[in-house]
Amino acid sequence: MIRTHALTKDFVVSRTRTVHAVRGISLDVEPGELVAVLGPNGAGKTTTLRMLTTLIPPTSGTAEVAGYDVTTHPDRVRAAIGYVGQGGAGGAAQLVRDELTAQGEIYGLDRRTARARAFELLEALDLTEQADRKVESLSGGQKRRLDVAVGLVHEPSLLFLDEPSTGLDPHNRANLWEHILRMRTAAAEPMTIVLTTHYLDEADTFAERVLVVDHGQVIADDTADALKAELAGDLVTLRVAPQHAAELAAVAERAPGTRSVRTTTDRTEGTVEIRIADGPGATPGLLRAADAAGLPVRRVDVARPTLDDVFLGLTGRSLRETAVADGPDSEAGEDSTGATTSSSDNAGPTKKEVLA
Ligand SMILES: Nc1ncnc2c1ncn2[C@@H]1O[C@H](COP(=O)(O)OP(=O)(O)OP(=O)(O)O)[C@@H](O)[C@H]1O
Repeated sequence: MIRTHALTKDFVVSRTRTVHAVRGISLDVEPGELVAVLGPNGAGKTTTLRMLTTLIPPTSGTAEVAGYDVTTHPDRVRAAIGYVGQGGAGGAAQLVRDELTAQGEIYGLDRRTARARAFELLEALDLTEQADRKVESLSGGQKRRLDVAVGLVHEPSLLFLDEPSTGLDPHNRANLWEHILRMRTAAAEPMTIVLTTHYLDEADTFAERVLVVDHGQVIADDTADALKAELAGDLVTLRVAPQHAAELAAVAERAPGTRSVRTTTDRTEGTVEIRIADGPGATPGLLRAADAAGLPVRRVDVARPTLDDVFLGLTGRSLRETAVADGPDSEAGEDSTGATTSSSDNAGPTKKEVLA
């Protein structure tokens, strides 16, 4: 469904500065897969999606989407895909049903078919009651569901969602996901979905495959469970008296399966954090070893890893803390502005771009 080879995007920001937003991504996505692209701000997620959806041309490399090359057959690609960008649908003063019908017509449906499809989607996405309201009057969650409806109006076999649930509260996020998953399986052939997200739990729960992107490159690609097992390991935290922490850390270093040990101490307590392959299985052995060394453990916690631990294991940075300041490399050093640029294709993605 998607095949890229060494896909690259450089933005020439000024005579002396080039932002290397995407640095040679090669990947294959099979039909029916649900893939989450995860990474810090500025990692190159949106730029990758914009190349795959034909909004911007690659600097080099190739990308085939739904069987067509994005550079030589952009129209064919556009007809086959749906794209829900970060900006959301336009037409704020339009009625919801008119907006959706118009989008269907833009995709070549005749008016009657477009209207029927619009009502079908409004029903499926729980927006029938809002059909006669103006788009601008919708709540955040309703607006985002309308965005998804717009992306699905021409029954694409491949849907791109750029941060679909950013800004929604947990209830609306769950609700949006319920709808997305229902729409996915309701299609004749299971829809392929590629989404970017900042929500680690969302990628963990819903995606069948997680691509971790950093500095314009894919640094990990597997199921969330496999990534966590291979790259993070469980976290066993042992608390002891402060004077015992260093010795306990040395004991933990020698335990079978230990990947790393971190120690912190304050006046009252020492904390030894042990990354280990099988936390629940390894804990009794750790406690026995501590006891044999005369180091009484006050408290034990065992935590399963998160995708943030995976990112931490891969990069030494936490995804939660890696903010805009950690932009991509550019020839003149770090650049995180992106917004003010002399590049010719610097406009943000909008629904209209896709449909034009
Ligand atoms: N048109 C542009 N001109 C110059 N730089 C750009 C342009 N578009 C994106 N960039 C830069 O390319 C890098 C990758 O941006 P991109 O939007 O792809 O990241 P992202 O992973 O989607 O980030 P976020 O999670 O914040 O949306 C960023 O440093 C951004 O500033």
